[in-house]
Amino acid sequence: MRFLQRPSHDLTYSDVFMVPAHSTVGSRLEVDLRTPDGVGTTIPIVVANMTAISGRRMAETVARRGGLAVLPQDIPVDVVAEVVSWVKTRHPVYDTPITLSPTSTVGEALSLLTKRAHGIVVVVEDGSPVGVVTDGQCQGVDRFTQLAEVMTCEPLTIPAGTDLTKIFDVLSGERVSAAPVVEGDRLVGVITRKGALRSSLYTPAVNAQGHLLTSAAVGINGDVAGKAGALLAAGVDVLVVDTAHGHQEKAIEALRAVRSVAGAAPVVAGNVVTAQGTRDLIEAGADVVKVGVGPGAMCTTRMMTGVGRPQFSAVEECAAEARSLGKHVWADGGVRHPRDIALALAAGAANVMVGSWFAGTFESAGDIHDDGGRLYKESFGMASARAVKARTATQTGFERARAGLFEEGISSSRMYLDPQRPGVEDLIDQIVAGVRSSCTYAGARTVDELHERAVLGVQSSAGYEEGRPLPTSW
Ligand SMILES: NC(=O)C1=CN([C@@H]2O[C@H](COP(=O)(O)OP(=O)(O)OC[C@H]3O[C@@H](n4cnc5c(N)ncnc54)[C@H](OP(=O)(O)O)[C@@H]3O)[C@@H](O)[C@H]2O)C=CC1
Ligand SMILES: Nc1nc2c(ncn2[C@@H]2O[C@H](COP(=O)(O)O)[C@@H](O)[C@H]2O)c(=O)[nH]1
Ligand SMILES: [K+]
Repeated sequence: MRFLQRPSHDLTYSDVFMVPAHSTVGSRLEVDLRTPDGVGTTIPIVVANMTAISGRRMAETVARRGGLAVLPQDIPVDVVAEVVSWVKTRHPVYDTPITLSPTSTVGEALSLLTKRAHGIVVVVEDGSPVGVVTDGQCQGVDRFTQLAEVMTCEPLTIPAGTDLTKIFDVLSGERVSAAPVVEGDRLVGVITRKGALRSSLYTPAVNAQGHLLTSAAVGINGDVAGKAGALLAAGVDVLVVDTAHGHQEKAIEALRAVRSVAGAAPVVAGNVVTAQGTRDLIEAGADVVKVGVGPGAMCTTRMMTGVGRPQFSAVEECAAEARSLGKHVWADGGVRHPRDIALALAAGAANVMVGSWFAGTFESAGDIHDDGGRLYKESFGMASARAVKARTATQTGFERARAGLFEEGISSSRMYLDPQRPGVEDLIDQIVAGVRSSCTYAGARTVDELHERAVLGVQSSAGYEEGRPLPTSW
């Protein structure tokens, strides 16, 4: 990566732009977004370990498209173990169906339909699909109506293993957006028209056993090695040592403890924003260093403390240091547009963490709310009083209240679902399309080549503004 003219001050993603360069990459489909960090992701997207965002549905859905979700440190180990074993039994191509029985009610169907983006409830009897219910069929009837009365009986089903193009054509021909997938007459999943397209574009992130990849975070307090060992025993593939100030002795000790039990599992640790912090974490055993202090959407650290660093420059400096030591960084926080991910990769990141942007999706962990027809989910920062209260649940009331005074995050925010892109896969499609395109503009076929070839400039706020689309005339 090089600058047209290197500036003397630190930069955010919005401060920079990429210049097109001569390219021999003839198609965006020639670009391979497999990440160079060795964790096994096939697209450079990691879901941040935030309680309101990263749970089982997020983990399943994102890994199926090649990314990774990190389960938060606040989730008890036995719950993480249950989630991980569940994710590992998910199908790498077909969605997990929402199932109810013919005597279940419309009210139950409506409460479950927004848990997934594919828009159908499969009505099953003895493991076989006997009907399909959509949101439309649940409207205008009493919420206690049984599904047998509203469902489409003998629905179209797709035999498992059917060619993706054929699935797309059959669903298009029948004018349905989703259908149950069966092995014999047994339900094994759901496929949508978009799902068939996506499975031809994405490669699932899987471990050596072919199971969807999982990750979980540990904090730096308590029996860190014990917790890390329990997570590995539960099948977690990637461990993340997570704390606000990663460049402190306590975090380094915790990282050493995790490294000592991690074996071949990749260990990610952070957060830092300097070359020295990166070096110290790598020397303590990190395979990947997480970079970012203060850019997060839920984060008040910079306003509270004045501490942090504009994220583009933080990533650039830390990535250069990590790469010089044969390791990598993840850019963590502050991503609001596909361009930010492309720029983080150009700066040298091997993977990019996204939190709040994914909060407003069907798959995030929170419950859905309706604000006069606009759907939203609640999100909160992991250093907010709300999160601190949950994390310190085993302490005395006095200790918990005192810890709550040290909040550095927002306790409640509304993340609206984009009606055009309500599912996390819709956002992934947008990101991957943008990043593949960035690569061809730079003449790059891989994530590493994007970093090598990118030429960047610094823009004024007017320059940034010029790049924004105009939804109405001026
Ligand atoms: N990337 C970012 O910019 C930030 C991310 N976060 C996220 O919030 C979550 C909670 O992290 P964290 O607050 O580290 O909590 P943790 O509970 O994981 O532990 C932090 C430990 O470090 C000590 N500590 C020392 N200095 C600091 C400091 N300046 N800020 C925070 N702790 C400090 C704390 O002691 P004591 O409490 O006694 O001081 C505590 O023992 C994590 O998920 C983290 O990633 C939080 C802030 C910034
Ligand atoms: N200072 C704080 N940082 C936080 C908090 N909760 C999460 N985070 C960090 O943000 C990123 C995600 O960034 P986003 O812009 O995509 O939302 C996450 O990975 C953490 O590093 C918090 O309460 N305070
Ligand atoms: K912020």
